[in-house]
Amino acid sequence: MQPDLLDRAQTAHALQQFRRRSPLVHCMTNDVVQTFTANVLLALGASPAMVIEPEEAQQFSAIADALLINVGTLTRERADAMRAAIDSARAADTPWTLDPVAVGALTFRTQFCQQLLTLQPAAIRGNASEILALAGMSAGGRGVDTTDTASTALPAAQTLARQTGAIVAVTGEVDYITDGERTLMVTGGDALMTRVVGTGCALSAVVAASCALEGNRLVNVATACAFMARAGSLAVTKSTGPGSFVAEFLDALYALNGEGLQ
Ligand SMILES: Nc1ncnc2c1ncn2[C@@H]1O[C@H](COP(=O)(O)OP(=O)(O)O)[C@@H](O)[C@H]1O
Ligand SMILES: Cc1ncsc1CCOP(=O)(O)O
Ligand SMILES: [Mg+2]
Repeated sequence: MQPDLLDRAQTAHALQQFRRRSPLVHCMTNDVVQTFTANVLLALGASPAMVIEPEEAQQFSAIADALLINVGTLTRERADAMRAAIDSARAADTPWTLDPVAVGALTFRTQFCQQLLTLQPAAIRGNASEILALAGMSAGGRGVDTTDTASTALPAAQTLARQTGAIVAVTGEVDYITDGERTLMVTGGDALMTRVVGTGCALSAVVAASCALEGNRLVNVATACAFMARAGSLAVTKSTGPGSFVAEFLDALYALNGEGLQ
């Protein structure tokens, strides 16, 4: 079935809700993208907090509105803290989101993410190679980068969504967001987004935040993708390379209105 585009009224409503609700997002993410992730959430009006000590992580995930688990720089100790945070989030009915960074070639993180799939993630967001690998359909990409296109990974995303009950977002030149039955498509963004570290990881944090909103989760996750794509499209027209892109991108997120969020 052909993917649908997002409805303009729904995305405008989700943006409004995002700012009004200002989700408190517990980010357990990698060492590379901490500040960028926090800045992206803040620019959109959400409230990030990076809590990683095992005991505190367990405590905080029950207080936060949403939890992000990103395995980009996973260690054994972090894996234990992440499991504790997920258990506590689930007990508190807090939605949690998985970013399976570089899953496939690396055994420890691949096994860890496979185990997490049984713990009812609300959403999973990855690039094409990560989603293919997580679904057991390929051996992963090139480190943290994809070697596949998002459209190639769409069947894997749909299978994963049906198996886990999560909304799965597979991103790239076009983003596809699926619950296994219905699929939404988000266009826009720019290839320059792959020349700046952390756009995918930060998007996963925004996806996590969107899971705390009321309404249809498939639409809310797709709207999160649309925020990033739209800001990317706007920022690239004002920037001359990766450095100025980052500043323009944060400004564009901050100034987003309902326009162009498809
Ligand atoms: N070629 C591209 N054209 C437009 N947008 C892109 C392109 N590649 C990635 N993006 C955007 O960059 C963001 C990060 O996605 P992606 O690169 O797939 O994740 P990751 O950084 O985890 O590999 C998403 O908003 C996605 O839509
Ligand atoms: C470079 C790198 N290495 C481990 S995690 C990470 C960041 C990946 O960020 P993104 O998935 O958003 O490109
Ligand atoms: Mg990534």
